[in-house]
This record gives sequence, C-alpha cells and structure tokens, in this order.
Amino acid sequence: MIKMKNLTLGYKKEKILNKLNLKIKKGEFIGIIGPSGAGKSTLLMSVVGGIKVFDGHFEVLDYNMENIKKKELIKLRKQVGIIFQGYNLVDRLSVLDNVISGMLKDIPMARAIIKYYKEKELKKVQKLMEIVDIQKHSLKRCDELSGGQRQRVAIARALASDPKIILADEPISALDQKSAEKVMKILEKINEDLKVTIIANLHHLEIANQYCHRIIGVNKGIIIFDGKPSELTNEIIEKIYEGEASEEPEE
Ligand SMILES: Nc1ncnc2c1ncn2[C@@H]1O[C@H](COP(=O)(O)OP(=O)(O)OP(=O)(O)O)[C@@H](O)[C@H]1O
Repeated sequence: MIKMKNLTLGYKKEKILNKLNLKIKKGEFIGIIGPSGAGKSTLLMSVVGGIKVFDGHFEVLDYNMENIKKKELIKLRKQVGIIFQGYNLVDRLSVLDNVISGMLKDIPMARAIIKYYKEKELKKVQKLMEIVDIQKHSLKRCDELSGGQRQRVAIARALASDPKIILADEPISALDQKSAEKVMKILEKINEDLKVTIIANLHHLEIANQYCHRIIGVNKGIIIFDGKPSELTNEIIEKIYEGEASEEPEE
C-alpha cells in the first residue's frame, strides 16, 4: 500500500530524506524511531502529500505521489487518519461531537451545525467510543478530559472516516506511562481487529519495541535500520541515535 523507491523528499530547495527504499503492506504496525531532526515527521507526513518529491518513485494506496493532482490528494487524505501529539480536538465541543466530526465528509455541513445526526451515524460513534473506552464521557467537553482521554478521542475521530492507514505523530509524548500504555494498547487492538495499517513516530524505544512489528530507524535523513524489534542490537541503536545531544533515547 506504500512504496518508496530511491525516494528523496524535502521542503522547497532542501532535501531532508535521501534514497528511501520502503514497502509497507496492509496491516503492518510500524514504529519510526530516531533523534530529533532526523526526518521522522517528514517521512510520516509524506504519506498524505505536501512534502516535495525531489527524485525517485513514491506510491500511496495506488496513487502516484510524484505529481499527484489536488482532487486525487483529497481522495487519498480521506483514507488516512492522523493523530498528533497535541490531539487537535475542538476543546469546547463534546467527545461525541469531536468523534462525529471525523465523519463529516459523509454528513452534509448543515446537519453537523444543527447537530442533527442519523441513527446510523450515532451508532457508529457509539461503537468507536467503546473501542477507545471513552463512552462514559461522551457528553463531556474535551477540555474537561485528561491527556490520555483526549488522545483516545482523537483516535476515535481518526477512525470515524474508516481509514486504511493511521499516521500517529508522537501520540504518547505528552502522556504519563499508564496513559501512554493504554493508548498504545488501543492502537494495537485497532491494528489487529480492524486491520488498519499504523505508522507511528515514537520517542520511546522500549514502547516501540513492545508494540510495533517493524521498526524503521532514521538518522540524518537516512534509513539506518528496517526490521523486527528483535533484530535491533545495541550497536544499531547507537547508530540510529548517533549525534543526539546527551539525550536518552527512551525519554
Ligand atoms: N515545514 C518545513 N520547512 C522546512 N524545513 C522543515 C520543515 N519541517 C521540518 N523541516 C526540517 O526538516 C528536518 C527534519 O525535521 P522532522 O520534523 O521531520 O524531524 P523529526 O525527526 O520528526 O524531529 P523531532 O523528533 O524533533 O520531531 C529538520 O531539519 C527540520 O528543520
């Protein structure tokens, strides 16, 4: 579902990621690790376009990303859910309204404004809230929730559009360990039960090893490692984090 062949990516005139060769299949759970500035976010966000392709071949869900047209990009983006470190929810709206907003492409805007939702839509939102275990708080405003609860709402909202891929950009960086584990377990369950491909940028090496089936290690715009967590040796880990200023990779 994602193919990169000798792909060079970046911004305007600056090349950030060089000669990437990756194939990502349906149902994978991938963790991208590496030091700050390595290019992890650039790699992740390239999946929804907006990152310049300098050279090479790049395909996402059968769309050729090299010269993708705006109309096709809109279609592609509807099939990809994104979760951010900062949640990106509408704080003054309820959990239910935030989750249902993820379905808005299917709901005419006027109905969304007056909050007139169909039975079928409400049933789906209910199910999504159960998947992320937030149903108890469905009518609470999002600014009344903890960080972990907000991230779970963000996951339910991302799922509302039935995505084929979920991109998670440091989904647990702002959370305490217990909340982080709950979020990772939910992502694991979504990956297993719904067969959604998940690609996550993770700062915590231990968490990446525990939950992801495949690890991609990036340093200075180059893929240093691509394999199973069990194949990561101390030597490889040192190489991935080489140059990171006196920071422990786990923290
Ligand atoms: N919008 C942008 N325009 C130009 N350069 C950018 C832009 N976003 C990121 N960069 C540059 O691209 C490089 C890689 O950044 P990126 O955010 O992909 O790294 P990262 O590994 O995700 O880092 P972090 O872990 O700190 O988030 C950095 O040198 C950064 O300054």
